[in-house]
Amino acid sequence: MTQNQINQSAWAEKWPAPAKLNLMLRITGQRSDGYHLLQTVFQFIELCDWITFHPVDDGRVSLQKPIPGVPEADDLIIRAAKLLKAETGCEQGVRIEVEKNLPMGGGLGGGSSDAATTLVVLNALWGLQLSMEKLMELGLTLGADVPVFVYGYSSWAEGVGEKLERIDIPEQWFVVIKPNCHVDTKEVFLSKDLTRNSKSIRIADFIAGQHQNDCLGVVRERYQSVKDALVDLSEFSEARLTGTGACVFAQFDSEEAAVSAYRSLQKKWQVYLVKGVNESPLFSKLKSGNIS
Ligand SMILES: C[C@](O)(CO)[C@H](O)COP(=O)(O)OP(=O)(O)OC[C@H]1O[C@@H](n2ccc(N)nc2=O)[C@H](O)[C@@H]1O
Ligand SMILES: Nc1ncnc2c1ncn2[C@@H]1O[C@H](COP(=O)(O)OP(=O)(O)OP(=O)(O)O)[C@@H](O)[C@H]1O
Repeated sequence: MTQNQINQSAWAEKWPAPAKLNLMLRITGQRSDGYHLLQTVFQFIELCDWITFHPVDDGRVSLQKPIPGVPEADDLIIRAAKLLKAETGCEQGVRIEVEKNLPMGGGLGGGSSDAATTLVVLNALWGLQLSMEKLMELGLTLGADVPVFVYGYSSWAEGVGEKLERIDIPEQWFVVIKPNCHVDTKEVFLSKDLTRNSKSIRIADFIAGQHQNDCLGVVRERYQSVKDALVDLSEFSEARLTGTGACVFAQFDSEEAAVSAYRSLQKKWQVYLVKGVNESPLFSKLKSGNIS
C-alpha cells in the first residue's frame, strides 16, 4: 500500500482522543516561571472524544462545529493543527469534526488529548514525518498534559508532566463521578494553601499504595460538590481526585463490583463506568490501521 492510499482511507475515519486519570499526584516544587514540579502517574481510560479529519483545498484549518463555550481560535485542536503547519510549512488544509464526550474542566485531560490526537494523526495524514519526540515537544507548548497523550502509554511523570517513564499497571475498572462544577486548573495552582513541598517518592511507593493527590485539600474546600462526591464514592472504595478535578474516581478489582457502585451512584451523579488501559486507544488504532 502506498502512503497516499493509506492517507486516503484514514481521512474518513474517527480517531479516539482518550481521557486520562492521575492515579496519584504530588507537588514537589515550583519552577521560576510559576509552573509546578510534579510526580504523577497517568493511566488512560476507555472514554474518548472522537475526531475526524476532512481534507480541504484552500489550505485553511477549521472546525466543522465549534465546541460550545470554546472560541474556535482558542480550541486546542485548531491550535495543534496550526502549530504543525507553522513548524513544517505544510500548505494543506483540514476541516475537523469533533464528537465531544469528555467533560471539560474535569481533570480528564480532554482538551490536551484532543490536541495530541490532532498532532499525531495530522502528522501521519499530511506525511510530515515529525518524530514522536518532536510532537511531544510541540505538544508541551499547548499544555502540560499533551506529551503523555502523544507518548501513548501509561507513565510515571515528573517535571511539569513531560518527563515520562513507561509503566505497566493493572488494567482495572474505575467508576468516575463528574461533580456539577468546573475546576479551573490555573486557580488551583495559584492557591496559597496548596501543598508544594511533598517529598519525592519512587514508583515502588506508588505500587505499594501511595495514592495521595496534593490538589485534593484545596479543591475539596472550594468545591462542595467535589467534597460530596468523595464522600459518596468512598462508601464503595478509596475515592481519589484526578488532576485538579473536578472528577473523582475509585478503582475496583472486578467488573461486578464496579457495576454495582456505578448503578448505585448513577441515581444521584453524572457517572462513568470505565476500564483503565496502559496503551492509549489512539495507538491501538494506529497500530491496527497501519499508519504510524
Ligand atoms: C494537573 C494536571 O492535569 C496533571 O495531569 C496537569 O498538570 C495540568 O495540565 P494542563 O491542564 O495541560 O495545564 P496547562 O494548560 O499546561 O496549565 C494550566 C495552568 O495551570 C498551572 N500549572 C499547570 C501545570 C503545572 N505542572 N503547574 C502549573 O502551575 C499554570 O498556571 C498554567 O497556566
Ligand atoms: N478541544 C478542547 N476540548 C476541551 N476543552 C478545550 C478544548 N480546547 C480548549 N479547551 C479549553 O480548555 C479548558 C480545559 O478543558 P479540559 O477538558 O482539557 O480540562 P481538564 O480535563 O480539566 O484538563 P486537565 O486535566 O488537563 O487540567 C476548557 O475549559 C476550554 O476552555
